[in-house]
Amino acid sequence: LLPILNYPDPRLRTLAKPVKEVTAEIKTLITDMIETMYDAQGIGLAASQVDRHIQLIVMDLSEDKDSPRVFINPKVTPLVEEKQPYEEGCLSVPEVYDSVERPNKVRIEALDENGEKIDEEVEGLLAVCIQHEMDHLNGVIFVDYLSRLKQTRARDKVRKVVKIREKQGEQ
Ligand SMILES: O=C(O)C[C@@H](Cc1ccccc1)[C@H](O)SCc1ccccc1
Ligand SMILES: [Zn+2]
Repeated sequence: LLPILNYPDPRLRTLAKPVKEVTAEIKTLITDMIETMYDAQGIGLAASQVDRHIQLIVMDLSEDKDSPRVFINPKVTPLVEEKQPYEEGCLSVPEVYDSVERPNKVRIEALDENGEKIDEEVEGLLAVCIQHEMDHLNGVIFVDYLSRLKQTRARDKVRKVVKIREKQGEQ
């Protein structure tokens, strides 16, 4: 399992670089990220969150958690002007949930783990999730869209949750 960086860790603000070649090392990272995402009960994970600053996202929105998707060097283009709210969470901001508005339909252009082209129009949770993950690759965290007060509360909450998890880990 890979350690997930917690907000407000400044490393989460690093801009991810494009992947030049899908090496064996990157394939291992993809496997490790998918395992880490499932363990953390996430439906998406960006490489930035595990302190690897390359343009790589893994996602799995399936019921049985058995169909992971890999997006390398992704480019997301909104297909509608209208934005819709969604109650977002983030594995780097544990136990904090709040409403974020995003375009509900986007185009995803990327490469998959075999270097094959992906070019899809998606909507709903998949569109929300890919935009949330793209933000991570650009050093943006969903709490950035909230009020300063909510950002302060989020920082306090993460500090508390991490302390409890560290205590549990020690027992
Ligand atoms: O990038 C992450 O931290 C994983 C995110 C992905 C996500 C955020 C907002 C909306 C959808 C997906 C989540 O922690 S995964 C946990 C989760 C699961 C279902 C719905 C919302 C959040
Ligand atoms: Zn996140």
